[in-house]
Amino acid sequence: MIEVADLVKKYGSTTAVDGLSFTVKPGRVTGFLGPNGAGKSTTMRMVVGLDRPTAGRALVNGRPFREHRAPLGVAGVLLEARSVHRGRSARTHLLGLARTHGLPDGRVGEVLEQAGIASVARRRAGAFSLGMGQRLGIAAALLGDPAVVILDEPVNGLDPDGVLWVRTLIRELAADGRTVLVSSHLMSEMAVTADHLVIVGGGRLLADTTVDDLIARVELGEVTVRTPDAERLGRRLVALGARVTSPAEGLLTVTGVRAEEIGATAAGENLVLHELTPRRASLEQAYMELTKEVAA
Ligand SMILES: Nc1ncnc2c1ncn2[C@@H]1O[C@H](COP(=O)(O)OP(=O)(O)OP(=O)(O)O)[C@@H](O)[C@H]1O
Repeated sequence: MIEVADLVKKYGSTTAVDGLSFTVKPGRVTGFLGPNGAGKSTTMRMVVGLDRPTAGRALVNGRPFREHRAPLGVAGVLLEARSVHRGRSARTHLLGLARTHGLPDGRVGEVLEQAGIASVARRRAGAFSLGMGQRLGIAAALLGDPAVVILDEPVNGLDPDGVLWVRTLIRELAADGRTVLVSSHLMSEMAVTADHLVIVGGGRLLADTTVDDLIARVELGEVTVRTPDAERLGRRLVALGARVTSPAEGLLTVTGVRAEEIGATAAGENLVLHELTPRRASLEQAYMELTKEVAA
């Protein structure tokens, strides 16, 4: 469990994080979403004790991350800036980490396998592609078999295979009952991986919600209607103040009246409907609406 309460971070006159509170629960994937500069990385750095909050607090499993005696076993962390000694092999890098944290050497082979980089484990990490480096970073995060996993933009630089691998891994970690916080500026990515969303903009909380609720709460206000009586129904709806277009024969796209009113109008006129579908927003559209509302 991660608890962030009234967290503030100022860099001089810049307020990177502005009174943020949210909780990340175990057993599900929480997506930490926001445009560039929203304060995601700064928040994650404070959660893992790499940055000191100006005010407020961040707790990992009940206490500040730095106060845990075996931090790698508590939380595994992948932050954007990687700190790998470029001349070392992936294996040596992980062995070094394991030994300084009192973890058995055997974990290294396991996480190399899990991250799909066992075959290149003896190559210099400095020669790794961005995607390989991401996999190595994730391997390091998993080394202590942590209950909490924090990944900052983990699909960054990965090829399609890698993206799929990260998605599957993230879902498995949550299914195992771990607390999983994953940041991204890609709404499309969060739509397929996250169960819960914490959305930030300008350092503030914009939404703390499920993916489904976020989509459901934004109405596009557009209804698709299929009917053999398109012309008559269209005229009736226009008379009610709706805007109606007909993209194909027997098909209407209606805005300005709700699906319920369209159904009632059709029933009142004895018109047959084959389809009456309010269009749901995509996560991306919902997100745009959300940030627009806040900016206004
Ligand atoms: N060390 C720093 N010194 C000064 N300003 C900083 C520092 N780190 C971050 N900032 C500023 O704080 C704000 C939030 O940045 P942060 O990197 O946390 O955002 P982000 O949501 O992670 O964005 P991105 O996806 O671009 O990494 C930005 O305006 C950034 O310029």
